Amino acid sequence: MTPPRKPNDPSRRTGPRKAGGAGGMSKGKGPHKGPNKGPGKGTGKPMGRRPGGPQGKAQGNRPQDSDRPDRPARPMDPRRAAHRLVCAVLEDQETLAELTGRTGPLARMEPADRARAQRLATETLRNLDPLDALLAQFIERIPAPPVQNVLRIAAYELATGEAAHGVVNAAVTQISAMHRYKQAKGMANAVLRRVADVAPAAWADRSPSRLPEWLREPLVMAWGDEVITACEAAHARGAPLDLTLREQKLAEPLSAQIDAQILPTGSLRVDRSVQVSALPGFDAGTWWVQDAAAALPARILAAKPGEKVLDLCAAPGGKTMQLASAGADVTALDISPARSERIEENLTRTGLTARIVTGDALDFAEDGWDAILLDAPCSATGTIRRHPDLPYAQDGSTISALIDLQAQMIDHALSLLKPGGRLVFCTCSLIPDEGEVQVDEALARHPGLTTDRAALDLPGIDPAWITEEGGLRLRPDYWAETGGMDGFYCAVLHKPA
Ligand SMILES: C[S@@+](CC[C@H](N)C(=O)[O-])C[C@H]1O[C@@H](n2cnc3c(N)ncnc32)[C@H](O)[C@@H]1O
Repeated sequence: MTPPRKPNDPSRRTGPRKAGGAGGMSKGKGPHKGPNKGPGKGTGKPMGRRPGGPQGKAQGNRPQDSDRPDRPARPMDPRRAAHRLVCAVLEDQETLAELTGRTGPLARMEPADRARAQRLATETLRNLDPLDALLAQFIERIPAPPVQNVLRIAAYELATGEAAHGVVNAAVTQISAMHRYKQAKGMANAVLRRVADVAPAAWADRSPSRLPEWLREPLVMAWGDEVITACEAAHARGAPLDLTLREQKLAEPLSAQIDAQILPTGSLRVDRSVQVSALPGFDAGTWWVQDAAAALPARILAAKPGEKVLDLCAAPGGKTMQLASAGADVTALDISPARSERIEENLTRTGLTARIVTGDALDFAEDGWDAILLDAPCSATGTIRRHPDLPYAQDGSTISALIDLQAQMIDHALSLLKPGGRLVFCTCSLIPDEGEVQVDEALARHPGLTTDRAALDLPGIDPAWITEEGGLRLRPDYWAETGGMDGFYCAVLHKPA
């Protein structure tokens, strides 16, 4: 194994990609060719927070415990819990996934309360800009972050039709209980009453939130302002529920049973709010939740019955289950013991089989695989529709190291493949450095390695999504009329025989 390279290693190619070329690129849909290799890479710029947006980590801005009166020791009411979540994302750069996990601060809440808190926090973060714009009409001076976040959550509730008296009273009570900020309760009362007068009518005309500059700037450089504006609109719309079936032949009957749409690529889409575990087929393990874009890497790998397939970075096992349901002899590896348990649970529910290995992909030494699926750790910037907290919980500072890790993982995976084997590399990222550029660079590093364009010729895959180097670029603004898709990149790489 080669030693890890430092971020910004000069041995990495940094020149702009060729203009024009195959597929979508020639139509100007591909990455705009700029010198910037992505956030944190070669730009020499610090990854700052957006001006006027979420606040930095300065201690002075942080709410004290008494300003977050809801310590985990006692169950929280949903509004207070939502406030705790929003503060933790914006002030401490924690993710909602971490905060709402099985051991997080919401663990002791009743499921319905927890779900409400999570929804309030998620939608407040999704709509931060329009909420701030709504509040700005009535606020003279932006208050301290803990107070501002109470106002944002309350404004979201008012904008979406909650009864004004309950929302305003709860917000004022919450601020009164904040030792350092209780004097702001009069202002909050006045502001929220005025918001209640104009919302939800004003809400209908809102503009989507803009991505913070640390992410927007490199994405605009890669894809252009129009595309990123369309992605922001997709992020604002959120994501429907997509299901992958254990047996594709069940698509017709199941879609009728659960009132779902069959998408061109074979996933089912449920475009209404549902309790997932109550849908027909959940207990029987007939399907699992997986975004339609996330289902494509395993589809293009096209595992055959009996093939020896390694799923690297496998948890919680969405792609493992696809590979196993194709009849492959699957080994699923993940570094996280807790997340590996999720693979086990998912396999048990769906009645599918795979060997599970917990460990670092870079230390795994078994070779001779017919095919490997590498769903490498990445910025996850393709999943902002589902995780609107992500742009605020990150600042781009880890992306450079992730890019280097992905390259190491590609090289290691290629070394484990048998001659003539195939590697599917994928990331749920919108950043070309974590997709197109990785494959470009892998092709340059490994003489004889090729991308397999024919593997992309599958039902529902638009040829315009195929990239210059022979991968597949999926974006949140695609399928806008049917509910969008996550941002993803995937490519099939063939090792020479
Ligand atoms: C994008 S998620 C994988 C999603 C999964 N493939 C699926 O379809 O359900 C990335 C995973 O990589 C794992 N991971 C991160 N670094 C790793 C490493 N060095 N070796 C193995 N797994 C790693 C994480 O624990 C995480 O579960």
